[in-house]
Amino acid sequence: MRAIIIGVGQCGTKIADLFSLVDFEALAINTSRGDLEYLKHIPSDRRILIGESLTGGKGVNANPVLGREAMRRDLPMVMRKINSMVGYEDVDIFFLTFGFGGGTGAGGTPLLAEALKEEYPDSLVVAIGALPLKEEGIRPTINAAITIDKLSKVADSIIAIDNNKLKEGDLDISQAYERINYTIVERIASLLALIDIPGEQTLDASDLKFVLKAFGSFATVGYAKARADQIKSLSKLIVKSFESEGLYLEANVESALYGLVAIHGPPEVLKAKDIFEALDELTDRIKGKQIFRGFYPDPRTREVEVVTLLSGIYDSESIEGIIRTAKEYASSFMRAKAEAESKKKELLEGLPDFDDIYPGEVDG
Ligand SMILES: Nc1nc2c(ncn2[C@@H]2O[C@H](COP(=O)(O)OP(=O)(O)OP(=O)(O)O)[C@@H](O)[C@H]2O)c(=O)[nH]1
Repeated sequence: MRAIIIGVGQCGTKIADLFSLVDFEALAINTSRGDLEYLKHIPSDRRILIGESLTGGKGVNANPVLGREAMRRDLPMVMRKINSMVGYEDVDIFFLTFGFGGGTGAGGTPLLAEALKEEYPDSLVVAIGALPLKEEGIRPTINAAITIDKLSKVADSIIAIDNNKLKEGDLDISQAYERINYTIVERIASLLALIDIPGEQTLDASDLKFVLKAFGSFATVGYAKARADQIKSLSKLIVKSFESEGLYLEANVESALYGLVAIHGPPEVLKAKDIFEALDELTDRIKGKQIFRGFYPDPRTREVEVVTLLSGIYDSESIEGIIRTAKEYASSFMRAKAEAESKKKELLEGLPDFDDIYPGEVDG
């Protein structure tokens, strides 16, 4: 199983940097030179500054039109770098990480996704994006809504992480982001680590690709972990991984088409009866009824870890809230703009030109 992580913009490159820390192949793309320099783990030859002729390396200040133009101008350079990373070995999935609410990630990611689909038709392109906090105001919400629309037409799945669900009471915003980023990487990395490795019932790259090839709909990754000696019911732990506190998106699990569940833990705890009970419950609950599963008994561990991937989701309160707000705002903004234009016209109509008031002041 080969995955390449490509971070776009500040949020995206910070997440890609953490993937690099845990040994994934990662690339960072940004319009801000400073933000690229700030990364710790991605080697410098895998950091690409785009749109320098447009912004002078200073970022695009949450303007996705500039973010898109920066990516458009430097797409040939970006694709050359990706080609050199890919080499002769196939890539199963390109994961694109970014923040939905900014300018570079929101504007540039859909263009990059399109270029990757064209160049690597057998690889999946999966977007992993952070949804803006409600407090951030209207611009990030609009950026997110439009980017969701664009990506839904080109990506295979969109794993949306709702920042609102992950804010922890007394953390400041940068600590909260750090925690969110860490959690995203922990979940995806745990899932990918269990693909193609030996186990009781294993998951391979084609299972994961099947689940994620879901016509640009939404996917979410649930997770639950506990010390083996503290588990009273394994099936409850499994179910918890796909309940609302286990998922990072306000989503209706029932609307999912596919599911994938990977369970890793000491052999004496992974009892078939408990596992099948939980998987039956999940199969009953999701619309598509297709669940892939992998069990990985491991005598070296004292912890049980469950990662759940649900895909083909269309019913999500987090996403609907963003789309609804963006649409309401767009229509009230268009109305206000038309009103301002007509008021301006009405106000200024009938004014003479200078020559009407000061005739003959300038000779012939
Ligand atoms: N989860 C998470 N979200 C983040 C992080 N940093 C920013 N965000 C969110 O992402 C959005 C901003 O995206 P950024 O990545 O900062 O912006 P950008 O794509 O670099 O674009 P510009 O800054 O406009 O050039 C906001 O909605 C933030 O809430 C982060 O480290 N983690």
